Amino acid sequence: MNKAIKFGGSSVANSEQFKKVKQIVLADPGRKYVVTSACGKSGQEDHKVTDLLYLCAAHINYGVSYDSIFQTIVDKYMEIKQTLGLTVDLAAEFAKIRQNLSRDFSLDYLVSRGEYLTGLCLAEYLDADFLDASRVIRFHYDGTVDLKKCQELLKAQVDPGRRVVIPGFYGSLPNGVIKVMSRGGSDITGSIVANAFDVEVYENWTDVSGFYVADPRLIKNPVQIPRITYSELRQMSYMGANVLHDDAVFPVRQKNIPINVRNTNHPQNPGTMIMNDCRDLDEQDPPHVITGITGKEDFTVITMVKSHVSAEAGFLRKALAVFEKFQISIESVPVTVDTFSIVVQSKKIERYLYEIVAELKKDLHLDDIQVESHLAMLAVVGRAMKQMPGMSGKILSTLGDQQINIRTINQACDEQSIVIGVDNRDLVEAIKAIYQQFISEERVER
Ligand SMILES: Nc1ncnc2c1ncn2[C@@H]1O[C@H](COP(=O)(O)OP(=O)(O)O)[C@@H](O)[C@H]1O
Ligand SMILES: N[C@@H](CC(=O)OP(=O)(O)O)C(=O)O
Repeated sequence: MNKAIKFGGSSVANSEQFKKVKQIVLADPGRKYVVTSACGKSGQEDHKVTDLLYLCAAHINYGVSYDSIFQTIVDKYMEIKQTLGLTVDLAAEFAKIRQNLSRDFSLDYLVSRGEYLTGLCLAEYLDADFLDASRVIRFHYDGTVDLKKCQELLKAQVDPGRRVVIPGFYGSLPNGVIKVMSRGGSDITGSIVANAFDVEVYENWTDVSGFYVADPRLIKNPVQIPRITYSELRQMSYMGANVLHDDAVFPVRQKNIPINVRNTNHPQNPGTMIMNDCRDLDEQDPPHVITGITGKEDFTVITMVKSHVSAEAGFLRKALAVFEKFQISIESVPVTVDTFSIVVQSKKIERYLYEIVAELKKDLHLDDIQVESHLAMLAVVGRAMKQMPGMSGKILSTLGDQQINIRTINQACDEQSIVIGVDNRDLVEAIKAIYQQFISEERVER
């Protein structure tokens, strides 16, 4: 059975990583549809090619020379070409990029070149066909993926008898203009390719052995999660577990294709399986009550105070209309009898905050309005939590024991996640406290 297989930037950071990729790909003839990110960081001091390309763009915009940054990128690819003995004409490719930039500068074109160049090198190294993503990954003009068109183009342009390498992260608009996805978007490209070819599994290779209960940069040697549902994954990725882009779920979910997150540096580790329904496997091997603990900083809460607000029909609609007018999406809406809060990402609201507060005051005849910034949202996710009465109480008292002030609480009716607002400065301590209480101690007891 065939597989779609995506390598993240960490997996193609240099020639040594390319060698590991080749071993992985050749170990299984089913690994036919290969998607690659741009070269990532080789070490702490190194930089991702995509970051360097964005930096070049900033220099161009300010009219400052970008030569030295561009040269760093050239050197990275030349190291790969020379060490692996490739013949791809990179000098010509770099000359073309420079020429295009001098004629008509397009940010999306420039930052997509990392994936394009990595794809060219990897295709030659794997003796595979190279298929430029601009020919097969199609967006609507509103920026959303045109999945039907991608299926059609991919099926028409991939030779079924050959292995193919497709660069991730970018595609094109109907008029052919290159467009990139949001950061981390190669995961979405891999998922689109998996969907188009109805593969058995979508393997996503990175530098960790799957999803861990918490970010390994915060918790030393966190427990690895053997399996997780699509919906848990969405919540964890959206709330900061950036192993996989949160939108990568949709194309594979449509065809019920599992995602297997694997470690390029430890290919023998089975990684994490992400699937629609884990119930059968959970019966044989019950999961931890908590699947994952994650969090994101920099939210703003706007709290509107008005007596009997919860009894006033239409209040919510009027408040939300103000946010809609400014095109601000909302994260959550905690309500009490006399207050009503709206949580949004600070970066989305900062430009319009004063206008929004003024309009809310005017339209809703409030008793008071309070704005709190610098809030972090901590998400505790777990499909097994609903079988555990009192979980939210235990989580809150764990935070209380650590003197962590709780600013908002939100629990969806499916009881799969509890989202708690804390001060930005308390986020890491909060994650550590919950991990210690529910994972480290549970592990000792098991
Ligand atoms: N819960 C988590 N489990 C595993 N990794 C996590 C988690 N939260 C954050 N990460 C981070 O995600 C990183 C992998 O994603 P990313 O840097 O995008 O890799 P790639 O370049 O391979 O696409 C890991 O190195 C890790 O630091
Ligand atoms: N290179 C792009 C797209 C991507 O998906 O990268 P990675 O797989 O390394 O997260 C970025 O840095 O955003």
